[in-house]
Amino acid sequence: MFAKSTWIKLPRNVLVGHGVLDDVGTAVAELSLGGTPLLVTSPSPNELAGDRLRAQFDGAETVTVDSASFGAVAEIVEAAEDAGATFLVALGGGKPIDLAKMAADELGVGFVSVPTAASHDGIVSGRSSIPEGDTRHSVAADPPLAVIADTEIMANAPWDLTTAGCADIISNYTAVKDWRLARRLKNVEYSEYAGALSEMTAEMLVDNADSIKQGLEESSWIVSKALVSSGVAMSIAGSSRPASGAEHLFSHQLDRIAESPALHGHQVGVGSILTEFLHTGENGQWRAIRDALEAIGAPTTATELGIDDETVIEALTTAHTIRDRYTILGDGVNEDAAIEVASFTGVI
Ligand SMILES: NC(=O)C1=CN([C@@H]2O[C@H](COP(=O)(O)OP(=O)(O)OC[C@H]3O[C@@H](n4cnc5c(N)ncnc54)[C@H](OP(=O)(O)O)[C@@H]3O)[C@@H](O)[C@H]2O)C=CC1
Ligand SMILES: O=C(CO)COP(=O)(O)O
Ligand SMILES: [Zn+2]
Repeated sequence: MFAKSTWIKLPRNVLVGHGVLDDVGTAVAELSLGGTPLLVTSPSPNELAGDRLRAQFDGAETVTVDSASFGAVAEIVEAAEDAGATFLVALGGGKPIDLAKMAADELGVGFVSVPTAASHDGIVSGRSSIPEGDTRHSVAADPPLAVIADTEIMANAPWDLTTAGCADIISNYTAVKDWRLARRLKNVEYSEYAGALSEMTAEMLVDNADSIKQGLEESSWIVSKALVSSGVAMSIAGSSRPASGAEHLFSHQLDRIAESPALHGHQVGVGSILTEFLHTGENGQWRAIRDALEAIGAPTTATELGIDDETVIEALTTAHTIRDRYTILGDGVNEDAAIEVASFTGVI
């Protein structure tokens, strides 16, 4: 008997465009959530756009978070309970969005994502990533009920955040390769649809690389659409597999061991150069990945990440240990092999 079933949770309203920050109230009213939200933001986004958001939600209270931690999640949960909030609206980069996502999950209420930076696909996904001590918890939560991405605001965010978002999308190429490998070797469940959507998203971004330029609002439009599409691929898969493979393990490990980690997207981009080399060898596609990253101005070397060579090698040789996710790293890359791949690709 065929007894397979699947449950795909997706955002219901997605608005991307110039000035759509002023449409958050309308988009939320359309969801018939009722009651008043708690607004969750961080200092710069609050300064930039907090008042415009508050003007659309009479009587809504605001929590401003400084850093991502489980303590901050608890603070949001408490504030929402005290205020009797019926849903959360997160305004900002990945930090307030992830915290609100996790708090909404704990409260059993919905949340709305209003990203002010196109820094990674967590701004639209159903995954939350919270650092704790020297480790990082990547947990499943519901995706946002709505995503309202104002390209005017995003275009004025620090440019590095946009190139990081692009690199996070480019890394989908190697993530899907790892997923297929895990299907072949470990019989991991694989979705053709999610894999194809994830690859197509990366393809479209690379094809539009010429239009991704600082000061060009169209860049935020292209990147936001790609981030939404990548988030949808993860929702279809019911896991982050379509957008997170060995290059993400490498980045998560850098977050743990580097003195001063770089942006998530920048680290996974460099990780993708390395893991593409591991997948397809010296004449494989790693140059295409590197060139795509270079074209949008994302880092392609350890120096550009601001991380020393030894730390890159340590991250590459230990990344396989941090999560039960089979990838091209297998049971570990030894130090000589890691130095070879990182040197050949010019990462170190
Ligand atoms: N769920 C997932 O799949 C993933 C989640 N993450 C999580 O996301 C976070 C990192 O995301 P990121 O977006 O870089 O983090 P932040 O939200 O910290 O944003 C990065 C910086 O940009 C500032 N900022 C945001 N928007 C604007 C703007 N429009 N103009 C000026 N400054 C702005 C922030 O200000 P301020 O300092 O005032 O906040 C912050 O200093 C981490 O907490 C990480 O754990 C990372 C990857 C994947
Ligand atoms: O960053 C992500 C996808 O781009 C999420 O991946 P993780 O599940 O590895 O946190
Ligand atoms: Zn990512």
